[in-house]
Amino acid sequence: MRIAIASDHAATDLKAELAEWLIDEGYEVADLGPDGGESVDYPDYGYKLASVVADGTVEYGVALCGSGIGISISVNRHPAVRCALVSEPLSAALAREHNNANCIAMGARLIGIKMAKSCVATFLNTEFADAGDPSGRHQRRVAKLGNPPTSPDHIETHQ
Ligand SMILES: O=C(CO)[C@H](O)[C@H](O)[C@H](O)COP(=O)(O)O
Repeated sequence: MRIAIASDHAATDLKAELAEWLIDEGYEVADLGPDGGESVDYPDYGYKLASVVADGTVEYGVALCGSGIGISISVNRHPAVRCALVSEPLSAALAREHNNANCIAMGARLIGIKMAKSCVATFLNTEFADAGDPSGRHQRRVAKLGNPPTSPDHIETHQ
């Protein structure tokens, strides 16, 4: 499975550790940078990551910055990418099960390598729950994420 990983300057060490670990785990990893420790802007790397997830070059993306907030916001600007900012494994699992997230974001200044690995491993090993969901509710909601309404008054209810 192909994974892309990107960060800003605040998360280059975590990025390097996660990339090395993912390769050891058998994944094909594209490290989109940055390589050095100079200050960069998270949207540049977030947009780069979103584009390779959206065009299918990789199956999943890992996005890192100091808090995970800035890069997750930028990745989520792409309508085909669903990036979940997480700090523990249950959220990582739910991001796949309910949201079919194709990108995970974490904050290098907030969590350590052990927790980051646990979140990524859980994320990569959890399936979207659509097949086991006869109501189709998860698929319906995920489809709406890629197709925002033109009117904010469009509200549906379901039994
Ligand atoms: O987006 C963020 C905050 O919401 C990230 O934590 C960034 O990595 C952070 O803003 C970078 O801050 P710095 O002072 O430029 O290192």
